Amino acid sequence: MKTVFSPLHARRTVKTELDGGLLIEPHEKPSRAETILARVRNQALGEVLEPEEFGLEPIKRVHTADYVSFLETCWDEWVAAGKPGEAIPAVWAGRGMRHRLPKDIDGRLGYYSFAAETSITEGTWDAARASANVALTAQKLVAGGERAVFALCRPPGHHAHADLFGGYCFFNNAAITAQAFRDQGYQRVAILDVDFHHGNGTQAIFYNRSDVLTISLHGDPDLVFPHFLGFEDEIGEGDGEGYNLNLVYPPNTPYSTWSQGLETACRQIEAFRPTALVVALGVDTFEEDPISFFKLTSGDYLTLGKRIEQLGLPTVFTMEGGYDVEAIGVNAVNVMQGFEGKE
Ligand SMILES: NCCCNCCCCCS
Ligand SMILES: [Mg+2]
Ligand SMILES: [Zn+2]
Repeated sequence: MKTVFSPLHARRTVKTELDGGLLIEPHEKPSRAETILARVRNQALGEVLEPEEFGLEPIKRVHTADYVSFLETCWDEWVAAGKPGEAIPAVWAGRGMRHRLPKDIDGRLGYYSFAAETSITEGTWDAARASANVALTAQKLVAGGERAVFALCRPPGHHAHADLFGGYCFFNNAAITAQAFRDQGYQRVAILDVDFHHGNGTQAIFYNRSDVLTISLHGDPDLVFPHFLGFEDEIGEGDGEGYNLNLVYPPNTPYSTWSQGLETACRQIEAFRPTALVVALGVDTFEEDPISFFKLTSGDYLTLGKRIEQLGLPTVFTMEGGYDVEAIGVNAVNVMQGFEGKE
């Protein structure tokens, strides 16, 4: 299987993540992508390609123009405002307040985000753009005939809404990939989000549409991020009613339970008769993940990959979460090797 990777991911090297009242070393760190790449090479998974440049148009098929412009300029605005640290949102429109765009950079950061753990610094823009190009290059290869391609994206994307960043995500790589398939005439596209966390951005982007089926298995939002979306009663609305599926699980869920949800998801995908599949691949479902609470083992990712292959669809995997850096390479590449038949 081919892998697409950009060294530009390393332009996103922030020093802070607001967590537990402290500014900690971010969980979403450069070594995540480097560890996965090393495993790809160690396992001779296949050719590793750098991305092509697709520009802003395919990104703007999913994200609003004003949000894209904000991401491009927000670091400069922050520096111009004389701020001493990294750009961190700290104020949002609470209940009864107005969702209007202020002029001040603190207000703009809050308007375009939904969470405070995702710091922005110089280079974040370049890394996010490269990550979208990685996904779009994988999509082009699959549209060109590859059965499946691994888009080794960093930063991740599944928490990003059309005009919101958060959860370490800026551009929704999986959504951008699905929209690219649609724009190239693929009638129906399914997105399967197996990351531990709800793919809130992906759900929101396609919530009113019946041409893209969005499914996510994840930890109970009553207990974990993103807290305010991802419940099982969210089934889509308007034309999209019935085209969103959330499967929610409690702490300590093992693969034997989680995989029952995977079967439900696969049945719905088969019923939808998609012509392409995007898998938002987070491996923070791993038993040792520092910020999650499922109990999947490394071997389970081989089984997961095999099950996904049985759907028989042209497939793009977009790398999402996974924060046990020691294990992330084995776990992510196990999915690809399982897809290719390794037991
Ligand atoms: N105490 C950890 C809080 C983490 N909040 C953001 C999680 C984003 C996961 C992206 S896959
Ligand atoms: Mg998920
Ligand atoms: Zn996650």
